[in-house]
Amino acid sequence: MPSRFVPEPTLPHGQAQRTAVLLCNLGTPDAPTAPAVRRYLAQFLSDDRVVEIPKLAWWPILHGIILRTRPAKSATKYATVWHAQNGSPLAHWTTLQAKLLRGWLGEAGHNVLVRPAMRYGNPSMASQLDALKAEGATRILILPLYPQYSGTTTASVFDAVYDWARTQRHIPELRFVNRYHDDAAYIDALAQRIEAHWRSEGRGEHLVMSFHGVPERTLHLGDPYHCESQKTGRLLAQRLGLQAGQYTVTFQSRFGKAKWLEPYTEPTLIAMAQRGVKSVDVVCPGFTSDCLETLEEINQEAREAFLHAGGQQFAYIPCLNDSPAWITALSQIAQQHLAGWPTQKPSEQALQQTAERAKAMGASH
Ligand SMILES: C=CC1=C(C)c2cc3[nH]c(cc4nc(cc5[nH]c(cc1n2)c(C)c5CCC(=O)O)C(CCC(=O)O)=C4C)c(C)c3C=C
Ligand SMILES: [Fe+2]
Ligand SMILES: [Fe+2]
Repeated sequence: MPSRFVPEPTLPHGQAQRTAVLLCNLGTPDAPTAPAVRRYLAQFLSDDRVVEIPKLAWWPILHGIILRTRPAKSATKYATVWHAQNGSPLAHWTTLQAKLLRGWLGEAGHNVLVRPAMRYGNPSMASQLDALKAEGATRILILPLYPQYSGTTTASVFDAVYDWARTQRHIPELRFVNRYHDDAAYIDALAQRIEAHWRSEGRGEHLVMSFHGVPERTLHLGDPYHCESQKTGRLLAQRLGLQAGQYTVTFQSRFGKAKWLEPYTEPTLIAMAQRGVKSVDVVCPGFTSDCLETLEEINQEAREAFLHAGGQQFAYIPCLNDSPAWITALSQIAQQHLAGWPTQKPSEQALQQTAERAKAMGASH
């Protein structure tokens, strides 16, 4: 039986150490077309972290119904948010965040490798871990772009890292960031985004903080996502000086027939309009990048629903994206978790010595 381990280059003792950060996000289709969305959804919805239904029951539904009907409908929605040059907003922002993070960490005196990776679709987690290793990374920090921990997202990113590690003979040292839902710099970056919007566009009567939903069952099974989302909401409200009646935490993007976390975003907005609330500001603090779920579901569908129910002004506040306060927060979070790891690029001399030792030892040592 062939070994499951990939062949390793022969590394000399005393190899120069290199530290890296892998910035991980959910992923997105390669194109806003039905076949591309189908490939993406097939991978996403086959993950048993995401859909916790026994395979025997789920497979016929996924392959017989969902993957036949949903790709075309979703592709039409993706087309409305796809950018002519930048493509998928989620991919664009994630790539830019990785680039900026490397620069910010450099400013703070840390010369580390930073790469973006997608849990589903491209660039895949495995391909980016391979690339980091090829660049000489011996220590890798896994930093998901999910502030709130959920088994459906954060844990699934970690699964992909473990799966990759199982194929490696020589595993780099690994560290994982589970959460930063209550990190002061993250909360501050959100608050600055909202305050900037209030300064330039004025302020609505009510602030709706919409988080991605998960099945309610996961809360009862111990998933901390609900509590962490509530805490983010409370800290953000405190930081903005809002009282209880001035904001609402809601959950969006329900999928399937089961009960998901409540209150649901769109019905809440409709009820507000029907109660006579004329203007709302909506922000999505759990999404660090704008994507289909914020640009289409919130800024198009939820807007339409609120205005149709009698609301007069719907303001969507963009996600953190490339805002300087957010990249600062990300860089601080990374630095806290990099503590104790060398973050200097090895000197030319060390790299040369490594190369010379490798040559002298050949493949025999
Ligand atoms: C099927 C169950 C789903 C769970 C559980 C779930 C959790 C979850 N998702 C995000 C973040 C994002 N989800 C996005 C899209 C998306 N999500 C689901 C389903 C579940 N998500 C589907 C089927 C889709 C695809 C879109 C569609 O066909 O309607 C996205 C956007 C991706 C993009 O390309 O823009 C994000 C981001 C979180 C944070 C989360 C749990 C906490
Ligand atoms: Fe989702
Ligand atoms: Fe809770």
